[in-house]
Order: sequence, then structure tokens, then C-alpha cells
Amino acid sequence: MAAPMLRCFSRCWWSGTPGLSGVLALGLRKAHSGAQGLLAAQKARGLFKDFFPERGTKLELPQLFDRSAAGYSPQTIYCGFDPTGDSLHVGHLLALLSLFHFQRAGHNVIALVGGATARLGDPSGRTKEREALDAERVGANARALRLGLEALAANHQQLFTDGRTWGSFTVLDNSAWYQKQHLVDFLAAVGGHFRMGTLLSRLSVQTRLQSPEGMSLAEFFYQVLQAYDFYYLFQRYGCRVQLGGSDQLGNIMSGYEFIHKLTGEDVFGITVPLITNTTGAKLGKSAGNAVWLNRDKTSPFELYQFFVRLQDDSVERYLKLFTFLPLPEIDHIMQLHVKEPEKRSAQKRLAAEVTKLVHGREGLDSAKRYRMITEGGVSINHRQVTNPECVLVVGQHILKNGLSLLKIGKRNFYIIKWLQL
Ligand SMILES: Nc1ncnc2c1ncn2[C@@H]1O[C@H](COP(=O)(O)OP(=O)(O)OP(=O)(O)O)[C@@H](O)[C@H]1O
Ligand SMILES: N[C@@H](Cc1ccc(O)cc1)C(=O)O
Repeated sequence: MAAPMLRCFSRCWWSGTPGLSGVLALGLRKAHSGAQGLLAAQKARGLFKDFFPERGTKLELPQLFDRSAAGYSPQTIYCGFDPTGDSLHVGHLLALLSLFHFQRAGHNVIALVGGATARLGDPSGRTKEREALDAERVGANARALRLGLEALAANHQQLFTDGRTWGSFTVLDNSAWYQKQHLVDFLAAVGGHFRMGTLLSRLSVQTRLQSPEGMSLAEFFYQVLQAYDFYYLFQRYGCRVQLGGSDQLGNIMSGYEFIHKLTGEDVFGITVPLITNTTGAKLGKSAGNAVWLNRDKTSPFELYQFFVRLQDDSVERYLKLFTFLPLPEIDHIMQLHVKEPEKRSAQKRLAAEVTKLVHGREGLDSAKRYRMITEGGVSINHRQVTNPECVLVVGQHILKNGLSLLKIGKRNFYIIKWLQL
């Protein structure tokens, strides 16, 4: 499937598209220069870190999103997620929110599950090789990630509509195009277009080569697969933009260079800032500090609490990053918040918006019910219970008469009769 496509574009490359050194000279542009319209709006929310390359040869990135430009048409943007775990996490949510912003503006977005790439393991941002995962485990994780992505996209579609015509949200898995790929064909068709010097120069490779453990060939080859994915999606879906966390820049550059060499066309990379914890560590699987989006791993209540506990100095930034609330509304929320920060009203609004997106309205309601418990709104037998895990413990909360008295809020009283079956 892939080889014929490549042969066709190899001709374009050999017929004189710009060389690699020219490409590298294009450099990186900070996300604050030259962005217009949609890009400027996302930038104003703090969603973008860098754009790459700084200058296209025929096209500029802002042009792609400029509705008034001649020949304007909706774009396709993709971001990849490796199924090295069985759930998405809050770090992934940022890239997804950015994809959603593009979708809301009428562009088509692709969430790519890396069913093939996860087998190799991305070395970006890691000091150690990932634990190798067998095909069954990756397959199961990939199915779980796909379900998670689809659920989020459905919540987004149902609960956050804004009256505009949105673009599509598609989930693909790169194992679909690598499964049938013959190794020798692939190396012969693709391998020749990558230069070792450039691959070796990537920060992810340099960091690993200098580590005591070194780097495996599989990991080294990772960026070639990600580059080929971009090329594949460019060819099949007209995808010109790849989005990822800022640790993905090297892989995105490899894709840009590969596509530009083969086709002479301009494609672009956009990175989102990395979400870190209070000690500055990237929130994710590797650091073991992930806040999961799968409710069996992090309950809606825990997700809600994660955002309610956010420090005051981060809440405005997170409202811009993790919600679709318009900026003037966020200003208003913050004005109220600074008057009575102890109420944590900004954090609660943030928590509610994120929990609704991730777990739907039902998830948000259940998180709030639990909150009522932790905030002291529930009593059993006239004693306040604040631990959601221990609200009604069989054998412990039964009065001598076989009843329990439950009080919820100020006025709701219930009598529970226990029956021995
Ligand atoms: N904390 C984070 N902040 C912003 N983006 C993130 C964060 N964590 C992951 N991403 C982005 O989500 C996308 C998919 O990440 P992927 O699951 O494949 O790896 P990962 O979660 O970064 O892995 P790990 O946590 O094991 O290092 C990438 O673009 C990545 O940069
Ligand atoms: N390399 C990305 C995931 C990814 C996989 C395949 C791609 O084509 C793009 C991105 C990460 O580990 O975060």
C-alpha cells in the first residue's frame, strides 16, 4: 500500500525539491509572531508553544487558517497518542483541547492511536528506554484509547456545541498501515530519504546516547515511523499540520523534512506547552504522576478534586487551556475569585467544565455528589461522614433497631432499613 505512493513522490524529490540543509535553516518560530484569527485565538489562550517551520516555501501557517485568503478550504490537523497505557491522561487533554478548537472552527481533526509506534516506544523526553510491550497488550491499550477518544469527542459534540458548523473528528490507528508493510520494502522506499546526521542531531537521540543505558535501534527508528505517519496522513487526508506536546518537536521536524523532500509541499508543526506538576515534572505515565481520564483509574470525583485543588496562581491559565469558556467570561470568573479566593469558585468552575467534558453530565453530577460528602454535607446517625469510601458501612452504621439515619444537606432526612436476606 505504502510503497507505490512513495515511488510516485520519489520522482518529485529527485526532480529537484529543496535539500535538507535548506529545510533546517527554516528554524522555529515562537507561537507569538504572525498568528492570525484562529491561531491568534488559541495563542491568546496559551495553547501554543512553538510553530515549525518559521517560513514555508510556498505557504505560511496562518494562511492555512485565514478564511479570507484566496482558495481557503478547511484543513486537516492530527495528533498522535501512543497506547503505552490503557487510558488517556490530563496531559493528553491539552493536545485534545487544541484539536477540538480546530474542529470547532470547521477544520477536520484526526486523533491517531499509535498502535504500531507504541511497540517501539518514543524516546522523546525520556532518560530511560520504555518497558517493551507485547502486541496483545498494545492492542488492548489501543482499543481502550480509541474508546476514550471517542467518548471525549462525543461529550464535546453533545455538551459544548456553539451553533457553528464543526469539522469532523476521526480516530485512526497507525497499525492499520504498518501491519501489512514489508520491512525491506519500507526500508528501501523510506530509509533512503533520511540522513543519519539529522536523525542523530535530535535532542531525544542525543540525550539517550549520552545516558549510561544508551539507545536501542527500535527507539532510534521511532522518529522515522512518526515522520512516515505524517506523510501518510498528508497523502490520504491532506493533513498539513501535526500537533503535539513540546517534547514532540524533533519527531514533527522529521516529518516535515521527509514530506518536504518528497513532495516539495509545505506542512507545519504546532506544539502545546507541557503540563507539569508543582515540582515541574511533566504530568504523564513516565513520571508516574498521571491523572487519568478513564473513570476506573481516576474517578470523576478525583478528577474534579485535582482541579479544585489547583493553586490560585495557576487557575486562570488552566481555565484558558482546559475549557472553551470565552476569555471575557474567564476574566469575570477571575474578578469574582480574587475577591473571595477561599471559596475556590474559579477552581470549581474549571473542575466542572473539565469533568463534564471527560465524563459527561452524569460524571459531573456524581463528582458533585461526592463533593457534598467531603465538604461535610452528609451525616449518618447524626455523625458527619467526610470520606466518600465510608459513607454507609455495612455492620458499622446500623443502629440497634436495624435502621440507619441519613441526612443529606440541611433538610433531607432518610431512614434506611437493613434487611437480612
Ligand atoms: N503533560 C503533558 N502536557 C502536554 N502534552 C502532553 C503531556 N503528556 C503527553 N502530552 C502529549 O500528548 C501526546 C501523546 O502522548 P503519548 O501518550 O503518546 O506519550 P506520553 O503520555 O507523553 O508518554 P509518557 O507520559 O509515558 O511520557 C504527545 O503529543 C505528548 O506530547
Ligand atoms: N510520539 C508521540 C505519539 C505519536 C505517535 C505517532 C504519530 O504519528 C504521532 C505521535 C508520543 O509519544 O507522545
